[in-house]
Amino acid sequence: MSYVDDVIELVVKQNPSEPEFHQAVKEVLESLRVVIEENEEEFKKNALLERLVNPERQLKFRVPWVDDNGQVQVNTGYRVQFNSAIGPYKGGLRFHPSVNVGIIKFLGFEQIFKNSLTGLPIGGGKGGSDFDPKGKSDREIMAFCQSFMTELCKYIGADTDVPAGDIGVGGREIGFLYGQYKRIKGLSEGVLTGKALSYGGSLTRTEATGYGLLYFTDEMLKNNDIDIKDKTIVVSGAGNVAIYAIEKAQQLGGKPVTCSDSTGWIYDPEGIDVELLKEVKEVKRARLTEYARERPSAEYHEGKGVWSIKCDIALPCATQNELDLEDAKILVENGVLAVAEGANMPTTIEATEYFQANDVLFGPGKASNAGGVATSALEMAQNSQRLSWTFEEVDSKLQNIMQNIFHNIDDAAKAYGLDKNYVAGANIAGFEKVVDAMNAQGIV
Ligand SMILES: NC(=O)C1=CN([C@@H]2O[C@H](COP(=O)(O)OP(=O)(O)OC[C@H]3O[C@@H](n4cnc5c(N)ncnc54)[C@H](OP(=O)(O)O)[C@@H]3O)[C@@H](O)[C@H]2O)C=CC1
Ligand SMILES: O=C(O)CCC(=O)C(=O)O
Repeated sequence: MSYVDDVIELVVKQNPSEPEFHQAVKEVLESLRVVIEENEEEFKKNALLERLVNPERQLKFRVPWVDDNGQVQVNTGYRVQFNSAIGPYKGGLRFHPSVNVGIIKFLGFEQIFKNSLTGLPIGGGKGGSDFDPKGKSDREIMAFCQSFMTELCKYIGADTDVPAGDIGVGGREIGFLYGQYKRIKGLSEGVLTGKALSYGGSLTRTEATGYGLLYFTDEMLKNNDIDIKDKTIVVSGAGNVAIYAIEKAQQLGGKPVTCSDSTGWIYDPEGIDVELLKEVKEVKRARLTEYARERPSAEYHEGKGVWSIKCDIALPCATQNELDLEDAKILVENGVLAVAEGANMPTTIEATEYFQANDVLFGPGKASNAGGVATSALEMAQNSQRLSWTFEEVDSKLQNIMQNIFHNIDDAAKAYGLDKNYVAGANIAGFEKVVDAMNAQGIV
């Protein structure tokens, strides 16, 4: 067996019952074979891969809080500080009932390479809790966030670990978390990103992941002689990433016609009304049935189904493994030209391979959704300088970063004779910088 196979086997053995973590490691290491095999003995001697797949630190803690009926509730909190070779751990917090240590580890592992691809000095980490913010009052959300931060604040800081939002964690939650950090530590520092503008947030951070996804997609399409204008776009999700992906897609002349949430999905052949979607999801925190009630052209369907709509471009922006082989077959049959991931690992390995085998351009999340964390790093830079840059300044840096990411991964793929394999390109380009930093810092 090769070194790569040995390490994949080790990860499965040492991390039982963590299928998403196994999947993320397998996807990365499989495409690194070409790099590892060039210098296998050296990598092996330094146990480089064993160090890469083992988090530097993994925290698990109790989060007790009191609900509106006076009942004490207990959730579990996590922070996985995966790799700090390039800079302070950086990555979001996810609050969702499905959260467990394997999910946080897969997200933290992906984050290492994504953050490396941004070209900015940020290491990889991720955290969260099995707490479900849905249906909770603002007071309950605050009580949970304060308890979560009371423990987490011991392990984070502007130069050590800088969390941000992810599923279930938006501006409201970041505000409560930041307030509690400041209260305990007495520090007004850039310890979290995704803050509101009134206390150190960055313009464009709200839009960054969705806008960045479209800047990347547009660059990938242009480099393959495809114009995004008038293309039909199918989007899943109806949260932060999906909303701003839809908005930027429209600004670039594309036509997004779907969105989805955890109970159903919308097909709106006239094109999604993004202002209405913001009102329903960001302001009212309501279901998509509310969108359909207000919009005569929209159809609402229960369950899952956006991938059945004929389209040119597909943008999965909800959650992991939401696009499987069956979905990929339907998309290919319907003539899809490109898929770019807004979510983290939304496409299964089998579906990704099917797209690639059928010449569908495929932008992997660690490259295509890196705009969010890149803009978080820009927020950190502004916090350190005690400055606020304009929307145009941040947006133009974001656009540059996303275009550079596309060209770097394209070049990395070509260097190994894997032209247009952007999955391999992203893993290789992300890995090379991390390895360089790890080697320079000795055996740590
Ligand atoms: N926010 C960011 O900056 C970044 C986010 N990402 C990734 O993008 C994805 C979306 O995150 P974000 O938009 O921030 O999160 P949000 O919480 O804002 O939105 C998530 C959306 O996906 C839906 N969803 C969540 N879980 C499921 C599920 N199990 N089945 C079906 N639908 C589901 C939600 O439905 P409902 O409304 O019913 O809850 C919601 O519409 C995640 O994979 C995240 O890791 C990646 C890079 C950066
Ligand atoms: O902005 C950040 O630090 C978090 C972004 C994130 O969680 C992600 O890229 O998946």
